[in-house]
Amino acid sequence: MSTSFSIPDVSDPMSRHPKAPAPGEPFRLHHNLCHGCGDDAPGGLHVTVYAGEGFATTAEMTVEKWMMGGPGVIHGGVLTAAFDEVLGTTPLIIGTPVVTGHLQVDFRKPIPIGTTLHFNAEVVAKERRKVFVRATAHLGDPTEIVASASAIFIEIDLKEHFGKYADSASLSRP
Ligand SMILES: CCCCCCCCCCCC(=O)SCCNC(=O)CCNC(=O)[C@H](O)C(C)(C)COP(=O)(O)OP(=O)(O)OC[C@H]1O[C@@H](n2cnc3c(N)ncnc32)[C@H](O)[C@@H]1OP(=O)(O)O
Repeated sequence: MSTSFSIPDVSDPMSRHPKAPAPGEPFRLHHNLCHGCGDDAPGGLHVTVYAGEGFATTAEMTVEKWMMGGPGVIHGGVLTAAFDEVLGTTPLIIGTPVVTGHLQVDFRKPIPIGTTLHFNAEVVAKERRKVFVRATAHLGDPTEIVASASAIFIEIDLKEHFGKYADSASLSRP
């Protein structure tokens, strides 16, 4: 399948989930070994995503030395994984668990090791099971965007989708 990020003209109705964290509060970890947010993930990104107003979220990630690609700057794949985590958590604000279908990233400026990346994300539309999410990243000045991303996530039934993979052994500490 070949896909592009094309927002539908008319979105299905969306509302903030009553159990979504209040603005400024963090989302719970997906699970302890999640590469994006898990506390026990070996080489994990340790991204924390916070609920914002409406359908928006914010997030932060420290750009550590092991994330290096080009000398002194973040690897593009690491940045893409961070966007995947931020964008993929954001639909929980409307109570929709998802997996990534399509993700595109624009790398606008080098991102130095040792900085803190700040993300702003938002669910922009929903069409049946497809959730359209956009995000930008900056280094402290929101007017200086260093990267941006757009993604189509697909709503899933968590048990049905992960049931055959996630046993207690796969989620125990390595
Ligand atoms: C403990 C808490 C854990 C919570 C876990 C949450 C973690 C979030 C953060 C990390 C996110 C990830 O990395 S997730 C990992 C990376 N992603 C994956 O592994 C997904 C692998 N792909 C799949 O499993 C499958 O292809 C699915 C589930 C995405 C879709 O399969 P399906 O369920 O059979 O659905 P299907 O009928 O094909 O499609 C439904 C609708 O979606 C559209 N669609 C399907 N695939 C795509 C696609 N790639 N790009 C665009 N659109 C697509 C179809 O056109 C259709 O639209 P229409 O006909 O209605 O118009």
